[in-house]
Order: sequence, then C-alpha cells, then structure tokens
Amino acid sequence: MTTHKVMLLPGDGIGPEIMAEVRRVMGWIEGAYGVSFDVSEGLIGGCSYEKFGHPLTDDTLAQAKASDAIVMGCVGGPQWDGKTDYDKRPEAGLLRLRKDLDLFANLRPAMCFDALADASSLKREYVAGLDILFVRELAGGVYFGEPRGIEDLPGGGRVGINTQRYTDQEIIRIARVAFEMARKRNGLVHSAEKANVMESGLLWREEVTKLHAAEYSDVKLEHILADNCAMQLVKNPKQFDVILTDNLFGDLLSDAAAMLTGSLGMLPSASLGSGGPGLYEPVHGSAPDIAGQGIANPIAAILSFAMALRYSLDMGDAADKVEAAVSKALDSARTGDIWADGFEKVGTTGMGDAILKTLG
Ligand SMILES: NC(=O)C1=CN([C@@H]2O[C@H](COP(=O)(O)OP(=O)(O)OC[C@H]3O[C@@H](n4cnc5c(N)ncnc54)[C@H](O)[C@@H]3O)[C@@H](O)[C@H]2O)C=CC1
Ligand SMILES: CC(C)CC(=O)C(=O)O
Ligand SMILES: [Mg+2]
Repeated sequence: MTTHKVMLLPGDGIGPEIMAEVRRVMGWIEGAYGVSFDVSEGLIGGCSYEKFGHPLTDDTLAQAKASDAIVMGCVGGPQWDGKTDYDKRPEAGLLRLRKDLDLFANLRPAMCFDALADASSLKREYVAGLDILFVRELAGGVYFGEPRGIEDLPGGGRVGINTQRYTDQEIIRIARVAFEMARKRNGLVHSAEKANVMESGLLWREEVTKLHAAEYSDVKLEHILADNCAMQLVKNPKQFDVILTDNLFGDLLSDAAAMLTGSLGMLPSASLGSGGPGLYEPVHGSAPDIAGQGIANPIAAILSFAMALRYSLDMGDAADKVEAAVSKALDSARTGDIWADGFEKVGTTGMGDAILKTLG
C-alpha cells in the first residue's frame, strides 16, 4: 500500500476547526483509494509562540521538510497584534516556512462554482464560469526584502522601512510557472506590476517580456499595472486566465478575487518550490471574528488538500473527485458566508458532512 507522509499544521483561530474536516476527507480518501496517510501534526503561528516562544520551531520545520506534503490552516489573531517584534509574530512562522522550503510559486485558483454564481457581490453574468489562476511569487519581494524595521530619526520621529527587491532570476522562475500553467489552460498571461513607478516593476516587465519572446511566444502576454488589474477584476473578471504577479500584489489581488467566487472561505492555494514538499493552505486568515463558533467554511481548506493530492501526491483523480463533491454539496448545504434562501444553513462540521455524503 502506498503511504504518503502528510504534515498538518492547523494553526490559530478557525484553523483547527477547518482542519478537522480535512482530516475526515483524508480518511475517506484512504478507504476509497487504498492509500495510507502517515499524518503528523505540529504547531505554527500564535499557538507555537505560546508553547515554545517561537511561531515555528526548528523541529517542526524539519518535520515539515521530511514530509510529502504540508497542509496548513491559518495563523494569527488579535492577541498577538501588539507584537512589534516581527520575528515572533504568528505570521512570521508562515513566512519562515515558505522561505525555508523555497516555495516560490503560489498558485491561487479563483473559480466560481456554478452553485455560487449568485453568492458573489457581483452580478451572476460577471462571475458565472469564472476561472482565474493567480501565480504569485511567494519567496521574495517586500515581505522579505532588507533593510526592514522601524528606526528613530536623528531629528526626532520614526521611520518604518520595508524593501521591495526582486532579482532577474526570481522573476524568471515564477514567470516560467505562469507561462507553463497558461499553456495547459487558455493560453493567456496578464503580468501585473507597477513598472510606471517602481524599478522592481520595470525589471519584472523586462524579464517577463524577454522570457516570453525567447520561449513562450505561443502564449498571449499582456502587461497590466497592478492598480488597473484590481479595477479590471471587478469590472470584467472573465477577461483573465492566468495573472502573474509579485508577493504583495498577489496577496491583495487574490483576496479581492475571493469575493468573485462568493467568499474568502472558498479559495485554496498551493505553494510549490523546486522539488521538496508543497505547502497547501487556504487563502484566508484565522478569522478571529468567527473562531470557536463552529461556523467557518472548511471548503478552502478541503480544496487546498485536493491541490495537495494533485500536485504533491500524484492523486489527480482523487483531487477531481473531492472538487466535484464540493461542487455538488453546494447544491444543498451552505455555511453562513455563502448562505442564501432555499439552502440548508450548516456549520463547519455540517459542510464536511455534506461533502462526505456526496463522496459516498
Ligand atoms: N495565511 C494565513 O494564515 C493568513 C493569516 N492572516 C491573519 O489572520 C488574522 C485575521 O485577519 P483578517 O484580516 O481578519 O482576515 P481573515 O481572512 O482572517 O478574515 C477576513 C474575513 O473573512 C472571513 N472569513 C475568512 N475565512 C473564512 C472562512 N473559512 N469561513 C467564513 N468566513 C471566513 C472572516 O470571518 C472575516 O470576516 C490576522 O492575524 C492576519 O494576520 C491573514 C491572512 C492570511
Ligand atoms: C504571511 C501571510 C499572513 C500573508 C498573507 O496574507 C497571505 O499570504 O495570504
Ligand atoms: Mg493574504
């Protein structure tokens, strides 16, 4: 029997609630596909900080590296918001995990399930059939650039510093992922930056243009300024196929796209490097406003696990099956974030029940 080593990192807030549903889906896959998941569970984020004084310990990192796939919930919460030491904040645990594993390619599909075309804040005709793939650079840019910090100014007052920094090689490797993905989809890449005001954006545009001309001229490439991209996502989202962008803009644009699909609770992601385990996590955060109430939508987490099946565990059929089950379950059951008249309103476990029932 094939055994896959999977590390689960539920994290903070709604993390443990949604990951419990992922575990149930994993159990179903084991039974249906005759595989075994060798599961280890670790701490990341605020819960790790409380226990070990650090949001990601060396030990947990080593275990994560030794697994075939890592499935994470989410980190953070208001109890740690006052922390000015950024190395100790919950989010730093996640950034360390991404950086240490060199997970530079963050795939964030924003798809509107048919059943949810009326759950978006945009009218049905703008979102029905929507299928965008964000390819976000994840291991560089302003979240990691040096220098950074808050410093006193000589004449009084303070300055906050973060640095946007991209090398040509960092740009080329993520652009390659976007072009390869577009080849398997509808052959169109929008590359979003701010070449009009940032040198890093200009280098981004030049390198993407060169790579396109040299190796991917069969793919259609459009350059778009990131602020216009935000506007176009709301104006006419179906014009997009693949959106290639940096760490910061990708973070913002994919959250905005979440509402096109009905809820932030719907968006999964895969973070891939060059060879090691992938990291699979929902796009959303720890949702402190609803944590502990059993009402969070577990679908983003379950779809993230489906991406793990597809990209790390060589189980594409099982991934298709889980995605189809989610789509069908939405015909009857809905968590509060996507609920509408005529549907049964369920909590986190109820949504898991509906998906498992559909899986059979
Ligand atoms: N990858 C991660 O772990 C991320 C962590 N965060 C952290 O999460 C904390 C909260 O950040 P927020 O800005 O509030 O963003 P958030 O994504 O946690 O929540 C934004 C809104 O979406 C709702 N929401 C999110 N996920 C949901 C789900 N599965 N089901 C139903 N509703 C859902 C929340 O209730 C809230 O109203 C912060 O500490 C932040 O740093 C934020 C984004 C990503
Ligand atoms: C480190 C994360 C909290 C940043 C984020 O919001 C994300 O990657 O989606
Ligand atoms: Mg984000």
